[in-house]
Order: sequence, then structure tokens, then C-alpha cells
Amino acid sequence: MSKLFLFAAPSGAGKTTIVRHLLERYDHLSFSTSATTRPKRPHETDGKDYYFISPKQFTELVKSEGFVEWEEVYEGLFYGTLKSEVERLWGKGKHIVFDIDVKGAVNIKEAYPEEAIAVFVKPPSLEALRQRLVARGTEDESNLRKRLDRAAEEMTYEGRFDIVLINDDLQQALRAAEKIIEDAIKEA
Ligand SMILES: Nc1ncnc2c1ncn2[C@@H]1O[C@H](COP(=O)(O)OP(=O)(O)OP(=O)(O)O)[C@@H](O)[C@H]1O
Ligand SMILES: Nc1nc2c(ncn2[C@@H]2O[C@H](COP(=O)(O)O)[C@@H](O)[C@H]2O)c(=O)[nH]1
Repeated sequence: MSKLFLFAAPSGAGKTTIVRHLLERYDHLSFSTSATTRPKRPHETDGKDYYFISPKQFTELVKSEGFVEWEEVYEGLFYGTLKSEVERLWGKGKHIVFDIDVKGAVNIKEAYPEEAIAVFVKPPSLEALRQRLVARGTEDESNLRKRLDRAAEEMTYEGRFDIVLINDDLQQALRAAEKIIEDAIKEA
């Protein structure tokens, strides 16, 4: 049975770093590329990191029920898991990895309770989140504030997840993430 690995966390916790590592390491994992209305960052590739679409295209996809789930994660910025993407990867018999916000992960877990493994990536502290986001250098002051304001509420979702993965020392977190994948695939 194909597994759905949902990696969720407040912004800056390190889920993208962990997910990228897992995708490089395991051939039988595929990434569910989401659609977003957020502007592309310089290092990102359309169709790989996200499908970067306009607010109008996003609204059309909502109307035509093209999303498994979607959220306005930050004010005016929409993100959604595409049904077409999940069906395409599932059809190839792949295990699918998601980098998604906490509410989206809870929604997918509810929709696919047998297949989904929900992993909450926990930062050592809110201060560490702030430092990581500043060091990443992708957010201006206003967006940094929005992400940190949301983080405290997102931290309260931890108890709704199957596994809590602490990302303090990165190498330890990567080893723990590998074990989650290997154990689940052994069982599948
Ligand atoms: N354990 C760690 N220690 C220090 N820095 C880390 C650690 N893990 C990740 N980072 C760094 O923190 C920054 C944020 O990581 P990343 O982009 O993976 O977070 P994210 O949870 O995907 O955030 P977002 O939701 O905003 O996409 C990156 O610059 C990354 O290199
Ligand atoms: N509910 C969903 N959340 C998603 C999806 N794709 C990404 N995300 C989450 O949004 C924030 C911000 O991401 P960023 O790339 O702008 O830093 C982060 O928590 C992502 O995991 C999705 O399809 N649905």
C-alpha cells in the first residue's frame, strides 16, 4: 500500500530541509508539488517546488474541486494539494511526501487515515524559528512577523500528529526521519 508522509510544522522548523533530504535518499518516494499564489523565491523552480499560479487560477481550481485540501496559510497567500498530483503519483505506486501546514496535514490525515503518517516537525523553541527564518533570508520584516505570529498557534497541533520529530540537531533529525520512512515502508 502506498503511504502518504505528511511533514508539517510552523514556518522555519525545517520540514523542507528534511523532505529534500528524504527525496534525495529514497528513490521510491515522490513529492506532492502543491499549488500556491505566493511569489516564487529566486532558487525555486516552477513545477518542482510549487506550481506558482495566479489567485484567479487558484479560485478556479477551488471551484472545480481540484484540491484535496487548501488553506490561506498567510493573509492573501493560498496553498493547496492538487488532486491531479496525488492521483498521478499514487497511480505510479509511489509513496508520497507532503510539505504542508499543520491544518492541511490534519485534513489529509482525516481523509486517508490508513495511508497517512502525520509527522510534526518540532523546533527547539520559537526563538530558534525566528533565527532560522532570519538566516534563510527569504522573508521581509512584515512576512517574518506573520510567520512567527502564526507559529505559536501551530505549535498547539502537536498532539494531533502520529509522530513528533524534534529538529534541533539537524543530523539527528535527518536520521530520525529516515527511520520513520524505513519503518513505515517495511510495514506497508
Ligand atoms: N536543525 C537545524 N538547525 C539550524 N538550522 C536549520 C535546521 N534545520 C533547518 N535549518 C535551516 O532553517 C531554515 C528553515 O528551514 P526550512 O526552510 O527547511 O523550514 P520550513 O519548515 O520548510 O519553513 P517554511 O514553512 O517557511 O517553508 C533553512 O535556512 C534551513 O537551512
Ligand atoms: N495546507 C497546505 N499548506 C501548504 C501546502 N503547500 C505548502 N504549504 C505550507 O505553507 C507554508 C508556507 O510555505 P512557504 O513555502 O511559503 O514557506 C508551509 O507551512 C508549507 O508547508 C499545501 O498544499 N497545503
